[in-house]
Amino acid sequence: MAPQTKTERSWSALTPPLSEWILDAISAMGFTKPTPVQHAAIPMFMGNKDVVVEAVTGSGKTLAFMIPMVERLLRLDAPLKKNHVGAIILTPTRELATQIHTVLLSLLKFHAPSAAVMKTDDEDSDMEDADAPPPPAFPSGTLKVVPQLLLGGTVTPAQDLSWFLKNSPNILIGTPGRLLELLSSPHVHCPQSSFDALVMDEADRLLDMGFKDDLQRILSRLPKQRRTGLFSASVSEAVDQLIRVGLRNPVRIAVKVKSRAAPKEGEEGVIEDKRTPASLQMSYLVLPPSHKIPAIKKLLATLQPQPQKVIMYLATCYSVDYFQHVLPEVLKGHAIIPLHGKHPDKVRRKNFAKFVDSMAPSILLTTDVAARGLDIPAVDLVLQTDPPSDPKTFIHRCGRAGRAGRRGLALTFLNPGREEDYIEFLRIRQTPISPLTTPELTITSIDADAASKKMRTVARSDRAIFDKAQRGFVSWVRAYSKHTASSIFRVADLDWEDLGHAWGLLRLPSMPELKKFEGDRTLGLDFELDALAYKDKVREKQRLEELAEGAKKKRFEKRDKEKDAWTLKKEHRATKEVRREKKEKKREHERVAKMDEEERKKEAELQKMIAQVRKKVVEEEEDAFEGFSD
Ligand SMILES: Nc1ncnc2c1ncn2[C@@H]1O[C@H](COP(=O)(O)OP(=O)(O)OP(=O)(O)O)[C@@H](O)[C@H]1O
Repeated sequence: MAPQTKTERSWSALTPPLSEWILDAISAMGFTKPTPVQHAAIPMFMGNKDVVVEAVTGSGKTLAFMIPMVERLLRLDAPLKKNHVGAIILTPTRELATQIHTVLLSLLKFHAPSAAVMKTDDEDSDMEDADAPPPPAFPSGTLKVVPQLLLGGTVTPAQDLSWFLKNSPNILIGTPGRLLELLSSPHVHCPQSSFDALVMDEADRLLDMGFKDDLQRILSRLPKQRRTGLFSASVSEAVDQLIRVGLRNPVRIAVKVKSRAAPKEGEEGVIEDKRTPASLQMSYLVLPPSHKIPAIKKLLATLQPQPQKVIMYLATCYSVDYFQHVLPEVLKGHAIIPLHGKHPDKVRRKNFAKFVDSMAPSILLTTDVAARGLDIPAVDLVLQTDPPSDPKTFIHRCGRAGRAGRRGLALTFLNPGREEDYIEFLRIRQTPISPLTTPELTITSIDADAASKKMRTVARSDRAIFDKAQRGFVSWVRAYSKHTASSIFRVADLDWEDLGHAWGLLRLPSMPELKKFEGDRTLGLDFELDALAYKDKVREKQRLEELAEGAKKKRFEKRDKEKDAWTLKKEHRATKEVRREKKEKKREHERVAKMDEEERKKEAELQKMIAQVRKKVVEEEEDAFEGFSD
């Protein structure tokens, strides 16, 4: 596509022209002109084109697919048949699906027939509005858009189906698992005559292995002749996978940012493509692990204006579970709000809403579950204590700040040494980051010790936090070992003792990765683990019982061991005795046998002698007889 200049962009100049009510809606939202991605993608997706759209985070991709989808459904000759679906929007997370659903509802408020359906649905679920005037009636056959949000964890699949059958929605928005459940019902129809478009938001994430099976099953339930739109800030990473989604000759739309690279000495900086928004400052700090949290503390205190909404990314859910307890001690002044994928759905929704609605300075302490798509305009700072395992995620994490032209800072921490190669690694991926120079942060070992001490004090106050620290640390090491850029992030290079201090650990956990570690596992602390109690009384009682039980068991084991030794000795003696007896018996037997032999010989000799004597006597007798007969 020919590059467009800013002055050429206007909503009314888009072709085909947008409906009046859409123009009213976007004007009411305060969007005076389309963003470059909207300008390029809306006409294409309104036509019969499949599109693959890559544009930086916060550049307005949601409306770029939503406006064409809605426009097309409202331009049909007649409404879809009951229980027929016209369009599907797939997203990788519940939060993102919810956000897209909210954007769609706010758009549809301007479309009277669709708004009337939404109103009726509201009244069904909230009887307090019984006095409100009834929504205007529209003649049957009026085209309208009825969306349904499908998320795991909120309502049951049966409830989803029941809502579907009652309201016959024509746009479904959801995460793959729950969407598949609904599509698997024989009552839900997506025939070629009805189904128009599939949009995959954060498409490269949806094409990851984790979603592969569900995605394949969803696609098998959709007609092959359809329009498909893939949207993401990093969709080009998944280009090899596009064939799997059955795109037909897609139009590729890439909206990049031109920026002047940092000039080398004596040179003028060259203009280069960037995959991150111009309004987002992408910076890094190289610090040893134990200096990172003190640096965050100083940064939050020094940055002007003070950051109000901060997102801090950690590698694992268990790390969040731990740091949510210790960070409030160190980063006073900001409320810490945890959010991760292992939270029950209720907690996940409550905490997310708490962060979005918070009027006080707050930090969303989270994992990559909140890396993509979330549009919280007030986020002005993103912190990454470590880069993400998957480099694709890097720009998405950073892109939670500096959205839609607002200023934002994304700061990434790197360990000294090999991790510094990550800077060049990112530059090659058109994601340049530069050292943070303002504000200038000087961190000393005194700051690091103070932070460790504060975290340890919290861990010493409750054994549950000690447990979380150990589990969190182990999970972090596992995540570190799984970095895609494995030549940069090597477990073998980690400074274990410094990491122990950085985490405020009371000791280094036993783990295979530490097998060859010859340093100080106690981290120089005088700490008696058995004396560390749970704050929770029931749990502590149980622990003490188990401890006593354990001691008893140990005693028994010792006694059994001693007993065993004695029994063994006895058995040994008995065996010896048996053997000795056997030997004696054998000897006796041989002796008797020998005796018998001698007896037999003697007997035989005797018999022989008797026979000889007898013969002699007979001979003598004969002689006598002869003499007598004469
Ligand atoms: N034409 C416009 N003019 C000004 N702001 C707009 C316009 N279109 C959308 N926005 C706003 O820009 C912000 C970012 O939009 P959106 O969430 O769609 O970005 P995105 O490109 O999908 O980002 P990500 O890649 O992070 O998902 C939103 O707050 C939205 O209201």
